[in-house]
Amino acid sequence: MAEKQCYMKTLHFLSKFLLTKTGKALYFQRKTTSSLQTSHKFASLLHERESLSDKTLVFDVEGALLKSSSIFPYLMHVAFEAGGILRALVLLLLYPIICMFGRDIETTVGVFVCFVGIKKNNFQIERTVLPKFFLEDVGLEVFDVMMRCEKKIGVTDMPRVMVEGFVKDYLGAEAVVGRELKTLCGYYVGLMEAKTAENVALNEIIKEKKLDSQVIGIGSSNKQQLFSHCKVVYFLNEAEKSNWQVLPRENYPKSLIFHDGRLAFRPTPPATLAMFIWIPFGIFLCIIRLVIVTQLPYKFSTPILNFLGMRGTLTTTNSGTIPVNPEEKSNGVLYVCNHKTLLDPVYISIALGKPLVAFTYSASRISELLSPIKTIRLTRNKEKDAKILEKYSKESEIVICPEGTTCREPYILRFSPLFAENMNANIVPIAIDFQVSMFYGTTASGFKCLDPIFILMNPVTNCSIKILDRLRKPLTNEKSKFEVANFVQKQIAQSLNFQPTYLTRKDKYRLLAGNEGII
Ligand SMILES: O=P(O)(O)OC[C@H](O)CO
Repeated sequence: MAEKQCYMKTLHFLSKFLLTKTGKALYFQRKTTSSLQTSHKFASLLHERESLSDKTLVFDVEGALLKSSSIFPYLMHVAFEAGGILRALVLLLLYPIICMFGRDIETTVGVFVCFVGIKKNNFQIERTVLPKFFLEDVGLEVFDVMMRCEKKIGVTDMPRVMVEGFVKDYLGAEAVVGRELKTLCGYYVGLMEAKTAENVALNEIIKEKKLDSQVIGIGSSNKQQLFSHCKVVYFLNEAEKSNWQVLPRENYPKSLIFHDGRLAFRPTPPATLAMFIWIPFGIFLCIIRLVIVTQLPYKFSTPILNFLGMRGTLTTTNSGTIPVNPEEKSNGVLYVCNHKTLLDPVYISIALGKPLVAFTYSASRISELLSPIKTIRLTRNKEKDAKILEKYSKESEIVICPEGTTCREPYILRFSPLFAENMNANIVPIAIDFQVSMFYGTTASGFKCLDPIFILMNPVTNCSIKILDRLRKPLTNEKSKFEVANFVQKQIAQSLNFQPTYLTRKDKYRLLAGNEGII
């Protein structure tokens, strides 16, 4: 026993010596309050084939899981999306000053600026905006190790509410330990509970879930106190993380289909500064583009818009798509496309070089007003909509987006079979993809009237249109309208390499806005 104590003392002395001399906490053994804990380099875990399937992993979210340890981009999303543009500007201006005082002050002041005065019940962006940006920053190497463990608990310097949605929903973790935010009358006051509360919370989770026998940790050395329950801790540093690969989309444990928010880029400090510098030019460009698209004939507007950054490509299939003989033409032409932004019908109209009539479900009055082509509102009442469609299909060529809502990611929502009601019509599927460079021009929970403005404020947009083969008449005659709808959805998905889904507008709005999407 005495021998063991002497050994432990020597070990403790040696560990302190190594820590002081090298400034590194990577290769030492230290005594914790309860047991011996061994510490290793994370790299050693990559080559170890030991089974982790019975282990509980405590992982440091920004210190280990994410490639970048900077929490600024996530704070900026909160400031911009939940607080507005002025709050985002305040955060950006304060950032260089608060950074000089170290990580604790950066977090405390940053969190205060982002959260003060935000209504607790309205705070949804941890589910609707942040998961996309967290996922795009996950390191593949640490993710693979994480997935080998049975249970996972995330620890973070950020407020728990910012990280919980991502870590629990997308990574399947049991819990997240982070700073709690104080509230008053249902509003965040911008202050966080003391850091010691995190350790207590972690203790409770481990006890409650009876995880204490096989706990290992992965993290950075600045969260050592949170790893005191771990038998083994694997430490890593920024240099190691910078060499990691980013988790590819196909490895996401849960598909990222829907997300909301206006910022389409990772708002690092330089990127956010660039955005604020761009905004006045963006507003000017938006007005110019709007005037051009609404006032000039397509043959003049198309090259000018292209020059002004609104780029587009058009592909048509070889066999020809558009009905040519008068008898076919009299049955009407329905262009059926997937939905990326509210500009889809406009782009299709420009690509085909003729004015189409666009059927819309929920475009705002402003969007309708600014539209260079005629728009007709659908009512979401099957009988009424079928009549409207029949009436207009006799008079003009129509473009319709049967998803009824936009989807930003490479997925296609279920197609409403409304367009297939009129089996005589000539149905031409169109596959469309649209990339923005700075702002998303769609929203589920924000102001829809700003959609056209945000799209047109982008420095560059890219639209690719593929006109696919017109549906053969026997096909539309033999199949039910549901089968035709599914067939067209799959055909479009295939040509874009997107994934068709059975998800609907309701699913999207329930997730992103907490309503059924009836607006
Ligand atoms: O993405 P949403 O739900 O705003 O739909 C916009 C469309 O233009 C509706 O037709």
